[in-house]
Amino acid sequence: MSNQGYDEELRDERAYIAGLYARLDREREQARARYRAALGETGIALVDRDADVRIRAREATRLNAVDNGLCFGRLDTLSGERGYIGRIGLFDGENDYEPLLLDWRAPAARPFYVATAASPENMRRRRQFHSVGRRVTGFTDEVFGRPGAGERGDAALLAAVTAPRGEGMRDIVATIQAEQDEIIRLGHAGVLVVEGGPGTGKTAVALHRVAYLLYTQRERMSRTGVLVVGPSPLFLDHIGRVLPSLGESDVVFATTGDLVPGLRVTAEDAPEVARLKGSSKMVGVLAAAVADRQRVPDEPVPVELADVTVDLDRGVAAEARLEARRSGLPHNEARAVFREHVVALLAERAVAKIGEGWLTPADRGAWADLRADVREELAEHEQLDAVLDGLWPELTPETLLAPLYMSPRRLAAAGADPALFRADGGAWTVSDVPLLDELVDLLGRDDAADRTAARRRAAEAAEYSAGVLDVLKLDREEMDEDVLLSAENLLYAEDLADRFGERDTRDLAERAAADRDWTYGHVVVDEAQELSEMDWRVLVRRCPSRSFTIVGDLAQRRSAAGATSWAAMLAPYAGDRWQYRELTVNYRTPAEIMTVAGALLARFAPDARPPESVRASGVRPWSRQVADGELPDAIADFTRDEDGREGTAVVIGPPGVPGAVPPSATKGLEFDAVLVVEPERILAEGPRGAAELYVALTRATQRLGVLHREPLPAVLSGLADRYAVSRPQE
Ligand SMILES: Nc1ncnc2c1ncn2[C@@H]1O[C@H](COP(=O)(O)OP(=O)(O)OP(=O)(O)O)[C@@H](O)[C@H]1O
Repeated sequence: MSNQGYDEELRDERAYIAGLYARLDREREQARARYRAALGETGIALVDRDADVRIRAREATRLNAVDNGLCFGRLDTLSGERGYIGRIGLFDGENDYEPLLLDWRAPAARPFYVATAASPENMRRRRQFHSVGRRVTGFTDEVFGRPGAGERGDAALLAAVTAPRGEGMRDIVATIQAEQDEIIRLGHAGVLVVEGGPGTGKTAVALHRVAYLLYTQRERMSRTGVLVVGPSPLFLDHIGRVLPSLGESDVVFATTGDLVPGLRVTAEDAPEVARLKGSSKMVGVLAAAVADRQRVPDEPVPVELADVTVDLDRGVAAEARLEARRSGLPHNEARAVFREHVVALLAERAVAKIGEGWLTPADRGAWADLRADVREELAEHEQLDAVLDGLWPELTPETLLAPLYMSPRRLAAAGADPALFRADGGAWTVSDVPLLDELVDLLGRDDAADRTAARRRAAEAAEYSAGVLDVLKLDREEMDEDVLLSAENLLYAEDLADRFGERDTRDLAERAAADRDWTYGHVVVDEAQELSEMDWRVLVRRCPSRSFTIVGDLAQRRSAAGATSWAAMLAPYAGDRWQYRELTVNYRTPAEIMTVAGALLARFAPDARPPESVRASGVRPWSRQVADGELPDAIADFTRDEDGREGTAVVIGPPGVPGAVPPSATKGLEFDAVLVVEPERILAEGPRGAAELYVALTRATQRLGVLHREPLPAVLSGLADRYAVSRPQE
């Protein structure tokens, strides 16, 4: 295309895309009007109006989130038709069937991602727009079937992967690659495992798959929602903004530690303890620990009735316990069976004693009356109640697990490893969460749990009401003063709290996150290699339909309780009915850095293949040896250097290094510049030290430096000496 031809086309494209923005603005205006109307609505139940307000607010947010690069591509078919591809679909106002812009998830948009010279899918040309905000700055074309064409014209991809990273992850809708697109749109409804080395876009692909499922299965997903599980709050924050920008909000983000609502994790387990707690052997331990709380008395306990005293002895308790266990009910529900049998057995003893001497077997009616009287007396017997509470106590997961940890005797009785002992039973760790969740099912409901739930609901109701008022305040600038006033008058907090009890109008994500018994339509598990057998049991309970997208990399595993094989981890739930896909191209780490990380990988995981970097940066990663006292200054040098550059930076090091975060805290994250401090100590820290160092080295999108005090570990010999290379990008 000549320059002049290009300029003309660019003008035309700008005009078309300006038309799209005009259409978007009209839709926004309409959405805002609907929102205002919903706020001011009268004559319908307030509760319906709340729901309406929420839907309208969401609609407005969705339209706001697509402003940057609304339209990023164009596809021309062989027969000359054009389709513009964008973050959402837009239709001609007059004619609803005439798409002005195709949603990237629509089937018709698929060739945009997968057409290649070898398989052009009836396409003649793919055009990619480059834009800054609303301004189209240029475009690149690939024309299929032309000699010499063939590779994807990946100017857009290279620009995207080279750009400095800002806060949080961005969507990749404009540059999804064919191997990624295949996974995003995969029709498989069951368990899908996506494995790939660092930076291969596993997280990006999983999130785009969620957006795709929400688009194609809107009805089902908007009833059930999607759960996204990630390794840390920092990570969830990093990825949290990707989905809204894709236009979705029926999604709950959680770490495995968040999966029991209301529980706070305050402590950390040693790796060995985490391994023990993560093993599915704990299911047996917990069942035994519950059984251990179902006791028989050591000595007979006398139970005084009005006319006679009977003994609750081992025999009575053991028989009642057997019956209660045989009922197959969870502990708290089986308690009623236990009680019933104790009462029946004691009543027989009492009746026999009382009737002895003056009633004969023929006095049937008198026996029956006596039995009824005694049973009634036993049923309301406070002393018996107290004894039964001791023998078969009502338990919550917390009141079972905390005393178990604190008692070597109880641990031994449950067949648990003595290493599980801890002095503060209630100092919960993330590895306790799946155990507590398991116990909810083993123990069943009890009054105390119901009371706690009621209290929680009341607290949530108040919080929810306050939240609605906050939303109103936030939107103040956008609202007419009179509308705002009437809305505030109508939506005062107590009123909202009252109505909350009648009908729940919270967002799906809010309701789901607060409800331990919620079942999701789909679950995404990121960094899935870290999850233990016990964690998987929780997740399967949350998604009985077993619709999972699982992404991870066994080589990056840190947790001693994590997966060493997907097949072994998934066998109990999916047998061999799960699909596996691999991603092989690294979009994050430049080739120079990946070479160094790859050498390390070859040492600790010789069977794993390092991903291939999509680009080289021309900057060699460096190392520098520092004397003991020099470390803080050397770190400060790096930070100062990076402060002057665009993008993000991090210092990663073992505990105790000032200003450094441990490798585990950077899981799944990325930074433009990474300084790894004392790799020799990271390597030496535990059996997974090499995997931790591998994670640390592969966080960089542009620059990597390493500071060491001991001699540089041989496996990092690919690094250039800091002073032998020019300072990066100088
Ligand atoms: N098709 C693409 N176009 C543009 N950028 C991409 C593409 N695929 C991935 N990326 C970018 O590559 C980086 C790495 O992606 P992501 O974090 O999803 O990788 P990952 O496989 O989850 O990595 P890790 O295993 O290290 O956590 C991100 O910045 C992501 O936006």
